[in-house]
Amino acid sequence: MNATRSPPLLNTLTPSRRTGFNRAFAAVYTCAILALFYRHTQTLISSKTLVSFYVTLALSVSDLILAFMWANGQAFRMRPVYRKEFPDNIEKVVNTSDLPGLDVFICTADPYKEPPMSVVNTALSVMAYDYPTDKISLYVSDDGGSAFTLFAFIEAARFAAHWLPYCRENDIAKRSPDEYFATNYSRSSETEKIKLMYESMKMKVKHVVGKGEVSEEYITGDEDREAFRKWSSDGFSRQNHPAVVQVLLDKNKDKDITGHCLPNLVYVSRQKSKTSPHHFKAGALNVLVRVSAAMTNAPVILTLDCDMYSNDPRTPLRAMCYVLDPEIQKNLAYIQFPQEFHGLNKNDIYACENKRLFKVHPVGFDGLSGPNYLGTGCFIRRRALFGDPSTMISPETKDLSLDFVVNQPITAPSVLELAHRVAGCNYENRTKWGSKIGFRYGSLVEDYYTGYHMKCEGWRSVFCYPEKPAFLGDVPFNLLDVLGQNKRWAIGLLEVAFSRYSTIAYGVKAMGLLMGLGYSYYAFWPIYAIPVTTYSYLPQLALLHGVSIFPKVSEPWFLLYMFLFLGAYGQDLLEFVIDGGTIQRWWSDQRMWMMRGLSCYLFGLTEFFLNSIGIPTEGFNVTSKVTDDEQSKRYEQGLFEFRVASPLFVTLATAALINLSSFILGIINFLNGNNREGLLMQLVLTGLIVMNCVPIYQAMVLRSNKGKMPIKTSISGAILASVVYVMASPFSK
Ligand SMILES: O=c1ccn([C@@H]2O[C@H](COP(=O)(O)OP(=O)(O)O[C@H]3O[C@H](CO)[C@@H](O)[C@H](O)[C@H]3O)[C@@H](O)[C@H]2O)c(=O)[nH]1
Ligand SMILES: [Mn+2]
Repeated sequence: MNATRSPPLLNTLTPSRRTGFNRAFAAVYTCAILALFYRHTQTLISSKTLVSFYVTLALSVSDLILAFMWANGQAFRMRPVYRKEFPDNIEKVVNTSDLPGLDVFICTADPYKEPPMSVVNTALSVMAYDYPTDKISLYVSDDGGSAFTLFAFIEAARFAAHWLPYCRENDIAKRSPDEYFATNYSRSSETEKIKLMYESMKMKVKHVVGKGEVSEEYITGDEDREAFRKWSSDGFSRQNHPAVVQVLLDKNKDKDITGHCLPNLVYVSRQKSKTSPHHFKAGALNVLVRVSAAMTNAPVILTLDCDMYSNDPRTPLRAMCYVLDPEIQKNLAYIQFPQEFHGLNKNDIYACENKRLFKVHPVGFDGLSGPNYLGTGCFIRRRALFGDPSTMISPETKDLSLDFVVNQPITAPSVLELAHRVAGCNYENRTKWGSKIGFRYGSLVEDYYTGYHMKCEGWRSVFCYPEKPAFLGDVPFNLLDVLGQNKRWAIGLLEVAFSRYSTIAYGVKAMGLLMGLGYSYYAFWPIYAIPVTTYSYLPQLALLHGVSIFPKVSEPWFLLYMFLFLGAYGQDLLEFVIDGGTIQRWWSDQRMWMMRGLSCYLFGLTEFFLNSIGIPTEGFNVTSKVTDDEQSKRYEQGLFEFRVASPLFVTLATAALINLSSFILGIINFLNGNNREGLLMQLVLTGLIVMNCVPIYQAMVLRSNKGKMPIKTSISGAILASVVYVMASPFSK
């Protein structure tokens, strides 16, 4: 008998059962697309009037874009895979003391949009990981340069001495205090005590933020006083201040109340000056890469946004199931967890779950060379930040290099001196940071861009999608924030699409066809604006004038259109539901796709082109994580929030009005029996868009609460709609 013992299993990989169907369907659908273009060409050649020529041309361009995006999207369908990991087996593979060190990076950028207490909650949830405490170091990057955030963390460091042993001893599942105290926790005198402690810390922080300064009475030690003195120096502002690196917990010195060690906790606010570029989050992360190299230099880094707390204390062990797997290890750059969210309303009206982006597509990518980097919830091997798998690029100084062993305490003067130096705003001048090493500069979606470069260098990644969410994050709670966030993404993605590293040329060459297509799907995402806008105006304007632009119901081409339409939407719905989505949420998702196409993608495209001819635009606009009670109530009720007068809403109002008038007139004509067969498809399409626009009509006229659309916006929308109508007058000829 063959008696070789197989090593304990750390992870498995199973191809999805949908693969065969996906491939067959793609083949059929391709034929249908070809047939469509055959028809377009024919119509174009035989068009008798200028109007019909332009209409066909516009439809052809739109369909070409849709077909291009469809082809890109097939990359995710060719080889989806599901992984499973077995964290219980980790102990059989390594001794706990041999587990790799973990440096956790948490980014925050604005104490008003990202309240310090919620950043603290994220930090505490990670500090309490079920992972050897002496292996965890937390680095908090504060781009807001805020004394409040530092103050909150000084308090949190104290609270951690109680919270960590409490979680350990009671085996608490939710280790973010806010989340824990919001559940039905078991009440005991110990719990009440710790809750009181937590509440009093919260009050203190609230007080300080409310007062607008950290006053003397709140400062306890000389060390803290020294730190806060920096803020009172001349000209200290968010955009202009020296580097602040403050060690709040040192694992070699600080103990919790049971005498167990505490993880390192370091507050970092990099130097800022108005004259040097700071590269937003990527710049902040690179500072943390260097500061942590100087202090602990752990081989594995976890990047987290301040709005994503840990929901499962065993997450690092899961990640280690891949880090420690000799089969995968060599080319493995990172292990990405999905972005999942708490507090979504029932139907997720703003489609913030982004199911495709954060779950379905990474599963698809994983069967190729791995998911994209999603910016948060990602365990990155430090090595992957320094050149491709075979040639390591060393940083400019030896004491930041990968093999540098830090043998001094993190509070040693020389270590602190180095940490301050590498957090300086001119440190990166004439170095490879941001271009060849670290997180990459040049795109507002630094996560996408960095992951993309790693893939081009030959690294691979793994998607870890456990049943219980590993991290839970905040979503924007109002439409303007959602559209603003998507506009930032749109601009960032276009920056990649039209750079010399374009996914479609450079990417395909470096990563192979399917990976290149998958990345192109995102790089070119915002151009969905063109077909969405065309299909939301053209058929409707034609319908208003009684002009038919789609095949008649009795023509065979009608069936082709039906197949293309129902096939695409049907497959999309199927994937959404298989991943656990509801039909209502899918409906919201397609509606938001349309709304984004009509507003933020369009604006993103415009801003990007303005930008590229030298007209500056706004940069990284941090999404607000705060909401008032009234607004949350409306969100809970599933009401769209329009409230502010924004140009992003004007285009939505315009499209909504055009569709409504076209639909009403279309119905009247239909009932009168005018050209029923020829106009039916236009009528149905318009009807569907009108259904999607119901929240807009409600916000314009039916609602009385604060979330309704400002009169100014509605009127602008109406004026624009009239202009569009007049421009479409050639249809009547
Ligand atoms: O100059 C900046 C700007 C932002 N951030 C941080 O970046 C994170 C993400 O910002 P957020 O406003 O929450 O943006 P989202 O759109 O929610 O973030 C998504 O998109 C970003 C890229 O646009 C990625 O960086 C994120 O990981 C990804 O979750 C937050 O922790 C911020 O504090 C900084 O540290 N410095
Ligand atoms: Mn966020």
